[in-house]
Amino acid sequence: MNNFSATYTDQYQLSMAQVYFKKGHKDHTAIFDYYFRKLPYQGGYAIFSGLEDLLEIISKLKFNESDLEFLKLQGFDDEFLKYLKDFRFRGTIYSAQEGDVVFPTRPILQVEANIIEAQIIETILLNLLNFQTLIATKASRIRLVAGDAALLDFGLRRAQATGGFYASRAAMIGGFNGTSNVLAGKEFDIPVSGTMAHSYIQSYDDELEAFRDFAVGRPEDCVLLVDTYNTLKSGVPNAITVAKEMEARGQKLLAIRLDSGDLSYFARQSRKLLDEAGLNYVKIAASNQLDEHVIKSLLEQQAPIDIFGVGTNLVTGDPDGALDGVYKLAFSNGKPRIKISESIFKVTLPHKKQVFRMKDENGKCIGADAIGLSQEEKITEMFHPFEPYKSMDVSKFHQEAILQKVMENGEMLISKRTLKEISDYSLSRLSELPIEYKRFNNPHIYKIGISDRLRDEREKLIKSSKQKL
Ligand SMILES: Nc1ncnc2c1ncn2[C@@H]1O[C@H](COP(=O)(O)OP(=O)(O)OP(=O)(O)O)[C@@H](O)[C@H]1O
Ligand SMILES: O=P(O)(O)OC[C@H]1O[C@H](OP(=O)(O)OP(=O)(O)O)[C@H](O)[C@@H]1O
Ligand SMILES: O=C(O)c1cccnc1
Repeated sequence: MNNFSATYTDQYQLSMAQVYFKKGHKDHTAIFDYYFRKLPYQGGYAIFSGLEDLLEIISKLKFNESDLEFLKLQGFDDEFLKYLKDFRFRGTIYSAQEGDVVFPTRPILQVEANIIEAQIIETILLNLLNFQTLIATKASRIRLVAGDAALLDFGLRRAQATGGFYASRAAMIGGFNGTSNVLAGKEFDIPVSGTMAHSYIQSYDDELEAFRDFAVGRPEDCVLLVDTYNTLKSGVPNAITVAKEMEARGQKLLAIRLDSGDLSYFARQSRKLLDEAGLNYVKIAASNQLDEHVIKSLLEQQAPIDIFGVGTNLVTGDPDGALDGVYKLAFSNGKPRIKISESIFKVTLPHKKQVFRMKDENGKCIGADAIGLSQEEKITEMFHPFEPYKSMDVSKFHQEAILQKVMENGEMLISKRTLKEISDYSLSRLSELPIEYKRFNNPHIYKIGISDRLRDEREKLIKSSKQKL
């Protein structure tokens, strides 16, 4: 799945690249920053996801013959197409670790490459990182409220087309336990599981017979959907009959699934019936338009639900359609670069940079990241990026450098981690974050500051750009 064509880009990248090529700028080194401006879900943090896919994909990115023929039809000239024939990404990338908690307006990843290569990968980088970060953040919010319950991704059918593939991966990074998505399971080594559809039961004249045949077909992980006709009068009693028949064969029914109605009420009543039948090992799964708010509410109602299947609201990142991650030029051809904007909030930060996470003596994150120039080793005072009279003495904190080299000369430097490892890392980073940043209503705003040297460099560039006008 990781063999993408380099045409997975917006045409303007190639139009600009052709100009760079013709004007002899092709060997100019550029540095771009990836960051987002607004946290999704009005939350207090995001979970960075998609890095490994991105690195694998761009390390193999190229234009094949049919791509070049298509680009010729689009008006690109022969000399440039000859250059693209040998195109490979040979740049260097610095990045936060996949699974880390990240915050708005500070670089999460930095690309340093010749300007053509850096430009051509912009679109695929934004496409992969914005989507997976959005979904991993949603999954992490669901994991935060779900406690020890198992979380299954049921979203493929409702995903924005092939987005469902990467959504399943991002869900695992955010703390899900498995997926119904067979392809994602195979490609990303995710535990695959599933139950049965209403259509299966409807296709039989008799619900009990449908359950019996299924239990024979999948005795190891049999989950019976109990709400097709009447949950408490038919579905659960029939499931109990089949569970007893399975016991007689030395097997165990894994769970029943509720998919409609008041899930708390039905879970409680079903639990009672199962327990009275001596089936306290049979778990209860629930699905139906779940999200972090419904699951939180169900658990506050003490609904005895062991497994949540979450589809639509997970894989579409509902209610936020996209993460607004951007890719902005900070340096090129030996000079720092800036983008001026009417809104001070949108003025970019020039130069190659490093991001430092402030930690107390116990290694706990204090709720602040500072951005400095890459050559700064420690920041003594961090300034509010847009309100320079606000500052904070950070000299006493341990400062963790967040951006690490993950690719050099187009080759991945980091070793592949399993999704479980990335997810465990994510959970441990989340546990370092104070609770105020994790609540759903009015979470604390994580502080992002800049060093005095970076602030001065930005001021210098703003002044000189004003003088030119
Ligand atoms: N006890 C509960 N507390 C909070 N939310 C719940 C509870 N039970 C169910 N929900 C949620 O309420 C919504 C109910 O959806 P809806 O009105 O479509 O009901 P339904 O039972 O699915 O209806 P239908 O039978 O037409 O499918 C779902 O998002 C569901 O997850
Ligand atoms: O509600 P979501 O969070 O998106 O979870 C996925 C939903 O998809 C299935 O319903 P569907 O009606 O598509 O098929 P079914 O007939 O098998 O229930 C499943 O039963 C869930 O209700
Ligand atoms: O396995 C399931 O129960 C399942 C899979 C996809 C969507 N809804 C349910």
